[in-house]
Formats: sequence, structure tokens, C-alpha cells
Amino acid sequence: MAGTTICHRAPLSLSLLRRRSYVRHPSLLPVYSQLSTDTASKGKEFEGRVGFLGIGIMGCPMALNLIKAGYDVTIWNRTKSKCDNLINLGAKYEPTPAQVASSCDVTFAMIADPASAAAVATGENGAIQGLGSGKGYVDVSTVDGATSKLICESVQKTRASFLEAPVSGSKKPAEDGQLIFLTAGDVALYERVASLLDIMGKSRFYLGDVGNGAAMKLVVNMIMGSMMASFSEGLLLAEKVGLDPNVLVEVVSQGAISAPMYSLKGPAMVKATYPTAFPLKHQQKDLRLALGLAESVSQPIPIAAAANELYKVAKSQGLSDQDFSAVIEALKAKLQN
Ligand SMILES: NC(=O)C1=CN([C@@H]2O[C@H](COP(=O)(O)OP(=O)(O)OC[C@H]3O[C@@H](n4cnc5c(N)ncnc54)[C@H](OP(=O)(O)O)[C@@H]3O)[C@@H](O)[C@H]2O)C=CC1
Ligand SMILES: O=CC(=O)O
Repeated sequence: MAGTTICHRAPLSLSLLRRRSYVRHPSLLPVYSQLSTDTASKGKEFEGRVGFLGIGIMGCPMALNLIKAGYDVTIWNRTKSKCDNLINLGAKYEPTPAQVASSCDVTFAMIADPASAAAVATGENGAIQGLGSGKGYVDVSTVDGATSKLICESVQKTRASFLEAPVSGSKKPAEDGQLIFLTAGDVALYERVASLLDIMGKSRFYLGDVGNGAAMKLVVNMIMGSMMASFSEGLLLAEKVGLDPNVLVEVVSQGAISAPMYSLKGPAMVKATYPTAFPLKHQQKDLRLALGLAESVSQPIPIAAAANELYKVAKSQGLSDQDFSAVIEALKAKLQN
């Protein structure tokens, strides 16, 4: 794809490696590959204060990794109590997104959905009120392209820079600094925050104009949502015809349709337990946004549309805050009808 840069762990300075030696053994030194000609992402160490808005399932471990790497991190969350652990571990706290952005050089936001990501950026006491020339705003939430562009325009009006950078990878990859960043927007900001992305993630893609990162993320999660719905059908059908679903998980893991997600979630799904890594409500949100994306280019996505209906049923069963693998419960309910 024109304008696409793929980087796997940029080279890091010795001081940064020393700082983050808690994370990886030197034998796991970063591999770097750049597949286009632009000059972004040379891996220069970030200098300055880092803000982080949204200390939820993802935001908490992402901010924690920055703190552990020795950065001066200032946080905010709508529900303040969720900041307590990070404050005890050295984070500073400001009472509004505006104050975080005002006191930091670059501010990340990891917020639930388009409406809340826009509110945190542009609403009352929103981040843009604290932004200005020389500062950067990096939105790592999963939103649609239109929301991302709206936030970008508001940020740019303050003369700050904007990078869209949704992530692929869930709670555990966030804890392990193994996320995949899907970035788009200001190349200079991408380059400036590359070393921060490399602390939180294992690779980063630069995809060009704002909207492309959001679109890539929605396509990936559209596939993931359909895969999980299909896997759920398989587990239930196997059981119904007298097979052991645990054996199905094992068979799948050895063949061409093997996916880490199935091996990770399958055994718990067989036990009907859904410890939350990726909330079901967010997966349904992503399918809804992917349907909008497909509609915008008249692309039929009937399988994703069917999966979306299943996640909606699961939500109506009160499973919004369970892991998205709880979508299997919607099928169980359908089977009983
Ligand atoms: N969990 C996962 O596996 C992954 C999630 N994502 C995406 O990351 C984003 C965050 O997800 P995750 O951390 O899992 O979700 P959580 O539900 O744990 O966190 C959501 C965050 O958004 C905040 N928030 C929600 N509504 C508002 C609002 N109206 N105003 C201000 N803040 C608000 C929450 O604050 P409060 O604590 O006060 O509710 C919380 O900090 C989502 O876009 C999700 O799709 C992307 C990749 C993986
Ligand atoms: O958005 C969820 C993920 O696992 O990626």
C-alpha cells in the first residue's frame, strides 16, 4: 500500500534500553524493517512529559509500561479511583483532560467509543483546551474514521499535531508491551512518539491519512468478531452431535484455521466462563462501525452483519461487560428457542 510503513521494534538508544531493561532481555533486541521510503520512525528516544487519558482495561497497562520505562506520565480517568494504582506507582494525576494536555508534551487517549473519545478530546474541559503549538495528541481508541477526522481537525486548530493509532491486541498484549499500532496522520508526530509506541507495542504500521488507521482496525475487528461467532457455532454444534468440544479446540489448533484466539479462549468457553479481556460491548461497537464503513463504499459484508446481530442479542442478555467470547451464550439462547 502506498505510504505504508511497517516497523517491528525500532532500534532503541542504550539509555532507553537501560530504562526498559525490566521488559526484555538484550537477546530480544528489536528487529526493524521499513517497507517504504518515508523517513518516519527512526526510533529516536522521546523526550518530554507524557499524558494518558482513559485508564481502563487497555489504558492502565499501556500507561504502566510507560511509567516502568521511566517516563514522566500524567494520567486522567473519568472514574478517578481507577487511577489509584498507577498514582501509587509514580504517575501524576490531573483532574481534567485539558489539564493533562496542558502539562504534557504528548497526550495519549484510550477511550471507549466514538462519542466518548470525541467528548474527552473536544468536550467541556476536553484535551484540546490544553493543547497548542508543539504538543501532540495520539488517539489510540477504536473509533470510526469520521470521529478521528473530527478530533484531528479540532487538535489541528490549536496548532498541535494529531496521530490516530488504534491498537490490535488485547489486555495481555497490552500488559506485555506486544500491541500492534495502526497509525495514520502527522508523520512528524509518528516519528516523535515512535519510541513510546515501541514500549507499548511490538510493531507499528504507518498507513497515511487520518482515517486509514481507524479503517484498518475496524476491518481487523470485523474479521475477529465473525471468527468468534463462527467458532462459537462450531463448539456448540460439536457438543450437540456428541463430540467433546475440548477435542475440537485441539483439532482446530493443529490445522490451517488455527488462531491464538481459539486456543486462548476455547477452553474457558467450553466451561462457560468469560473473563473479560475485550468487552463484548466494544466488539459489537466495532462490528457496528465496520458495517458503517462497508456501507460507505457499498461493500456487502453479510457475515459480519449476521455476527453483529448475535452480539446484539448477547448485549440484550446482559453480557456487555463480559469478554466478547460470551457471544456463545447468545447461540445457546437461540438453540433453546
Ligand atoms: N480490551 C481490548 O482487548 C481492546 C480494546 N480496544 C479498544 O480500546 C478502547 C478502550 O477499551 P478498554 O480499555 O478495553 O475498555 P474499558 O471499558 O475498560 O475502558 C474504557 C475507557 O473509556 C472511558 N470512558 C467511557 N466512556 C466515557 C465518557 N463518556 N467520558 C470519558 N471517559 C469515558 C472509561 O472511563 P471509566 O473508567 O470512567 O468508565 C475507561 O477509561 C475501546 O475503543 C476498545 O474498542 C482495542 C484493542 C483491544
Ligand atoms: O480490539 C480488540 C483486539 O483484541 O484487538
